[in-house]
Amino acid sequence: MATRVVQHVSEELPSRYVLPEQHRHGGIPAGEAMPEPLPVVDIGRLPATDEASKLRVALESWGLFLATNHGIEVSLLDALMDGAREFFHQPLETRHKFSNLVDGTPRHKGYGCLLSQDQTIDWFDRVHLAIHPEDERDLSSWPHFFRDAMLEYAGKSKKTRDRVLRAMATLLELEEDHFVSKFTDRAITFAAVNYYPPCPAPDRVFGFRPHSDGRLITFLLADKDIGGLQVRKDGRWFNVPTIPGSLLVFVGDSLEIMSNGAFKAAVHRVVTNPVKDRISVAMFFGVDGDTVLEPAPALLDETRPARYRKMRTKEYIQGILELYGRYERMIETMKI
Ligand SMILES: O=C(O)CCC(=O)C(=O)O
Ligand SMILES: [Fe+2]
Repeated sequence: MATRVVQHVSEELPSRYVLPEQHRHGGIPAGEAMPEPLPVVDIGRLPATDEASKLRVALESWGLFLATNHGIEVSLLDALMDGAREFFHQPLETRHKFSNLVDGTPRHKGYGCLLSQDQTIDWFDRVHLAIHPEDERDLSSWPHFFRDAMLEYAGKSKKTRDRVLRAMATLLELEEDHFVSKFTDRAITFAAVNYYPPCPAPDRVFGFRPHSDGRLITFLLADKDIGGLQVRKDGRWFNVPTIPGSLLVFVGDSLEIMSNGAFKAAVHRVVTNPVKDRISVAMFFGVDGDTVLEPAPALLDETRPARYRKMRTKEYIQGILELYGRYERMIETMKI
């Protein structure tokens, strides 16, 4: 296990990145244009009914929407992306000062990858940061290139998260605070700053292999200059658009389970390109590791049985990490 060196552009593709045949994307990484526009939700207008109905469509179909008027200044989002880019453009020696390796063993926090040497790895680098609980934050180890912007963004994005989750609970006719009340002082939020260097063979690697995020919801700030993010629907891959200054909001597995399948976790992937690097910043909002993931009891009765079994969050997340290396999804093992 090691932190990767990603400057391979003019080199032969290292074998660690080459996908086994059965996992390749058919040699055509280009996705299709969406058959209908991705829903754009004006967060400031929630819970107005017409805005909430756009949200419902998004959650039931794509598991994904674009959030505008989210209350976070665009200048802050730009500063975060600029700082992230600056970090990844540093020489390897500088980046390694923030490595996730401690005495050769990778931790869940820092710069590097999480898969072991014997697994194929995806064509991206990331810095993983614990945002919450606060006593796990370890600010001194965050790259200073984006530390202040990330901290400010983490604080402001919580308000947006709560607004969105209240509207989601209302759509399910649950108590407005049903989801928000699960964010205890031990709830887990991670951020990932992702970097995809240009790749010499985009048809033989994934930037990020197909997956759904494990926690409740993810906010993603995607590079406004370069695409590559795709979402799956009915077995087809569609290119995800961006709107400068907006956030992409993904339903994660935990929310799919808690909503008893009413909301669908978005299966997504990133494909690379040979010309330009790409940056994204993801914020994963989850519950405490000891919280049991299960469909909200108020959603169940004789005619609406539970469609997922129960599991503690920490075991669920561990399961995701194990299956990820085999290109499988943990949520499939939860379905009844
Ligand atoms: O880079 C992207 O657009 C997506 C990243 C992603 O899916 C993740 O960090 O979970
Ligand atoms: Fe993701």
